[in-house]
Amino acid sequence: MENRVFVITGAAGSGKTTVRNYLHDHFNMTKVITHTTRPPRSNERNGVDYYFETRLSFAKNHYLESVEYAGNLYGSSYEGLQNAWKQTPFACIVLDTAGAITYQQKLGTKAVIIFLKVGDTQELQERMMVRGDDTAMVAKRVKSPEYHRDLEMPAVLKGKAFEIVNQNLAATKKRVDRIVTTYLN
Ligand SMILES: Nc1ncnc2c1ncn2[C@@H]1O[C@H](COP(=O)(O)OP(=O)(O)OP(=O)(O)O)[C@@H](O)[C@H]1O
Ligand SMILES: Nc1nc2c(ncn2[C@@H]2O[C@H](COP(=O)(O)O)[C@@H](O)[C@H]2O)c(=O)[nH]1
Repeated sequence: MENRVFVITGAAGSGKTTVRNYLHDHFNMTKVITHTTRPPRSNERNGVDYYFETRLSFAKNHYLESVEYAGNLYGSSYEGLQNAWKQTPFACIVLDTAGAITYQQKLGTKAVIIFLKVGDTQELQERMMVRGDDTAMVAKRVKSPEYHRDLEMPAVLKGKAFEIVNQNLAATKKRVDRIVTTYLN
């Protein structure tokens, strides 16, 4: 089976991590853990959800791509992807849309991009609050240009990425199943 990385992208709170975890649990895909200078949320653990970095330690890694999102740095390393592919031919990663574009441009058909859309921005904010995010962090995030940019699929990904409206999670999982199945064998 050819190596692929399933890139889950979309707005904050759209369900990217939920779908990434489904890919891991249901299709045994290895998760590529990325690096960030954002402080951990109460339920997040270093090395499991992210590698949590200082600005100084962040700068020491070699990135396939890195971005600034709502005031924090995020980056995914070549080593992380190569190590994931050593474990399983299919890997999965959560990226903002800028990162998804870079993966598409650098990896071509090895990157399978899935853009998650939630039309109702009020619902996105409610999902972040239900998840237990800090109110001030949510307010800062929804004011950021990155949050607004990621509400719609970027023009350069149109025709190259799958779009799923993640309203009903069961329906989303069925769409994901159909997409992944086309890459088996
Ligand atoms: N279809 C859905 N319907 C209702 N709630 C959902 C749905 N999908 C995910 N959620 C919930 O919404 C919250 C946000 O989901 P998740 O953390 O996966 O989003 P995300 O896109 O990874 O967010 P971020 O980019 O901010 O980390 C979680 O509490 C998750 O359980
Ligand atoms: N381009 C990249 N985007 C990344 C990376 N790791 C995470 N992300 C995306 O950043 C935002 C914010 O994440 P959050 O966990 O603070 O909510 C979100 O869109 C993530 O998908 C990365 O290495 N590169």
